Amino acid sequence: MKPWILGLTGGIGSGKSAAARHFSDLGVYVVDADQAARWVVEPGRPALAEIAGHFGREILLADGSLDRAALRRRVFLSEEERRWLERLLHPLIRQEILASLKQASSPYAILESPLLVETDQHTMTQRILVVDVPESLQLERAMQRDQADRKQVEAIIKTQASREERLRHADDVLVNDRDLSWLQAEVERLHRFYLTLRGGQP
Ligand SMILES: CC(C)(COP(=O)(O)OP(=O)(O)OC[C@H]1O[C@@H](n2cnc3c(N)ncnc32)[C@H](O)[C@@H]1O)[C@@H](O)C(=O)NCCC(=O)NCCS
Ligand SMILES: Nc1ncnc2c1ncn2[C@@H]1O[C@H](COP(=O)(O)OP(=O)(O)OP(=O)(O)O)[C@@H](O)[C@H]1O
Repeated sequence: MKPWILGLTGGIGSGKSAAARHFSDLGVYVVDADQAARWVVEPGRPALAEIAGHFGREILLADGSLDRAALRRRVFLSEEERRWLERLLHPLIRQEILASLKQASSPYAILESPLLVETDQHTMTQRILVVDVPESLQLERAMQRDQADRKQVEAIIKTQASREERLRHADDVLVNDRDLSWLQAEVERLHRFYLTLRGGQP
């Protein structure tokens, strides 16, 4: 039987990847939208040439690959540039996700994405799990993980759906304001529940 798709979302630094890793350890097939966003700009892919044409060759590293930190600075400073990049990449990311989800053979599969409710990606899913944390923890964890400054993480949070908006789309919520062993226990609880579902419904 074709697996049903669980959308796993949350803001930057909420703990999506940590949760997804544990679902994956339990045997669930996971497609990561951030990873798909990397594939579509690999050297040789047409999108990379378009990005270099638009932002100039200084957006590439010496080996010809994308300078992600430089592009990150550019697009989170300018809404216009971010919209340009999203118009180019989101349709390509969607294609990568669809192709990758076709490989899934676990009882259900996961689409992990920071922009599930902000884009049409949620239409590829049957159920949505939101990883929810207060903004202060999001900031703290993202700054520590990326060695990024507060201003940049705040700018990224502003471009994403608000906590309330995301929660409005949630079928299930994982509150990730405790330690990693709590997160794992919650993932295991949800996994047991998800295995009882057919097509994402009880
Ligand atoms: C700007 C880029 C090059 C920065 O790369 P970098 O390696 O530093 O970050 P990475 O891709 O791992 O993203 C880290 C986090 O930033 C946030 N983020 C990324 N893109 C966006 C966006 N367009 N809008 C809001 N938040 C975003 C997400 O929370 C994401 O998990 C990259 O994020 C990118 O290409 N973004 C556009 C494509 C996109 O929208 N990706 C999101 C998944 S669909
Ligand atoms: N419960 C927790 N306790 C302590 N640290 C945590 C917890 N959950 C996640 N973290 C840490 O917080 C950081 C952010 O988590 P993670 O990378 O999973 O977030 P994310 O939602 O995938 O973010 P992004 O949207 O940027 O990809 C990581 O360094 C992770 O190890």
